[in-house]
Amino acid sequence: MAALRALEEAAAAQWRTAGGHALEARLSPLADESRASFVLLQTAALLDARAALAKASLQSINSAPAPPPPPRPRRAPHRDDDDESDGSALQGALVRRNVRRGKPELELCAGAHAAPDGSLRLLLPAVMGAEECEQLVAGGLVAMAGAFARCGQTTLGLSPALAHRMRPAAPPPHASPPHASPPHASPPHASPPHASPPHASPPHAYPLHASPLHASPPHASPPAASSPPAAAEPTLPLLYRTVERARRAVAAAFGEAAPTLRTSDATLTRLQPPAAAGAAAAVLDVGALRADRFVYSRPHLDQVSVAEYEYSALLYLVGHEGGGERGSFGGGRLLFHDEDADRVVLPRPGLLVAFRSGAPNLHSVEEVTHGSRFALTMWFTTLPQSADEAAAVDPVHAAMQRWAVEEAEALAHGRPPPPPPPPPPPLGCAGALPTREESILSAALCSLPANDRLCQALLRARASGAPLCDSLASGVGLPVEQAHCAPSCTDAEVEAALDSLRDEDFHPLLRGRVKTLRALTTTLHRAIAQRGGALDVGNGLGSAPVERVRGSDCKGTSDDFSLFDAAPCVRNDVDATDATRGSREDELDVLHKVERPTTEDPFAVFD
Ligand SMILES: O=C(O)CCC(=O)C(=O)O
Ligand SMILES: [Fe+2]
Repeated sequence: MAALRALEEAAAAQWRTAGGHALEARLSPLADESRASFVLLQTAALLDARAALAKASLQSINSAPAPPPPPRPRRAPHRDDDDESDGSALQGALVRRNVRRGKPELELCAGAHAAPDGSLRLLLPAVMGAEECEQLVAGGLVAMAGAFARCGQTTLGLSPALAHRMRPAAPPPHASPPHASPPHASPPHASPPHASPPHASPPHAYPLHASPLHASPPHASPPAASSPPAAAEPTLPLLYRTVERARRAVAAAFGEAAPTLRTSDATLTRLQPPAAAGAAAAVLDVGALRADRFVYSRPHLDQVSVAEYEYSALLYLVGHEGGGERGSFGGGRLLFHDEDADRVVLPRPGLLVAFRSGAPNLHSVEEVTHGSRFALTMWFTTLPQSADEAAAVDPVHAAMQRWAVEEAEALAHGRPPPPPPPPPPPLGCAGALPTREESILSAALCSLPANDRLCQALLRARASGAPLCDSLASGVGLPVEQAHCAPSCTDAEVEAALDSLRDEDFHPLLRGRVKTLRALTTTLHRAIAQRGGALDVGNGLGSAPVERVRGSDCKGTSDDFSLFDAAPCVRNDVDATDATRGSREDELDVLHKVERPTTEDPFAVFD
């Protein structure tokens, strides 16, 4: 199993950079679960990336010159995809008047404060307990595996697509089912009306999986059996419960009737130093790749972006380093840019900040200098939903929201709370880790705004049946084999794992991919050997070495077969029929585009 350790470590390093360090530093038991799920997903992404590279290499052997890499996208237009606010005269005037260097800074403490127009700015601590915040971070990290970032910001909208990302896979065969009645995940100090109810959750609903990468863990007892009870608490219902808790708190504080205050939008957001986004952070930063001008640190009014927003609320899940907590982040303070001073909020886990979304509250988030800042960002409105909007709400999302309201009502009236709704149907193949295509689609749906041009291009590709990986690659200006964020393992590490282990040694959910990759690699080696042989004859090089396939370093290679390019074109048709055995058809459709040989036996040419 030592050969798997390098793969595991590469993915675990991504998890740490993606924010896992905050959990590790607190020695949270959820860390193990979150890391294991993330590692499993990212290892699948690594195998997918290697397979994509092998396919590309096979294609380049079969069809002479490779297509030129897509042109880099043009610089983003002045008005960015997800930000209408630059056009606002009101916001512009406030920025000119209030955003300047050298202003005094006043730190806001917990409690009620007045905005310049007299409206409330609320800082309500301990709305969520520390363990609840940790669980949202642990689950968020898994949900963000393979999601897109934009200039250091990864945003997952509370949506069915997010629901799918919170249940990435079926549990491995050796894992124990979650406890039928999970004990409270809430800490004892959480205020009683907010405590998690002792409901029975359906087995395996929205799990974070305690899934090691390898099939037979070296330890005697399966990890799930020794996992602490908090790990069994499903994360998605907790997310909806948190939004509902915030909604009720905002309604109460601002004097709105709870039933008429509607959640307009809610997102789980991670902010990182812009430079951290990239392979190391397990994030494909489409904003950085497209040179978007939009950055999270710009001063803005929320209501300018979306007119129906009336109340903005932030619920912080990780603390600022000023709070002295381990695993905290630097920078990332919330600033209210008032005319006389900047009023500063230091995020703390469980702290709810709420304010009116309109004119007096020009605000920004400082750039995060280190670590990862996780928060729930919510906007509420009293404006009724239009009939069209109501009809378009996804039933999974609607059921979750209804359940969260019912649960809060039941707890408020001392009634037994209802169990959460069943998990949503799987996006792709039930029980499997998502394919690369599925992963791209769900990332588009939950981590990009609907008006983002990449999101629209991906949805168009899906509608027309075109490969999403091609659209993604051209959208961010990368060759297709580089448009991913799989862990960066060396060739030697991946080859060592493939060479020294049997399929059965891998986690059951990875075996199909391992088989595919082995078959592709074998086919590729044969093709290269064959091409090398032809060269020997064709160009008189005699013992010209046959270059071993470099495989992927996941950063892409210029051309694995450049050795052969100068040779007279001796065409060796290669099929990869081997590669299709034991794997899913849809993962391999690219192979069918490789020209097939005329002989019955695709490998006869090599024998
Ligand atoms: O995370 C924060 O503190 C503020 C975020 C924000 O201003 C926004 O998303 O509109
Ligand atoms: Fe904002």
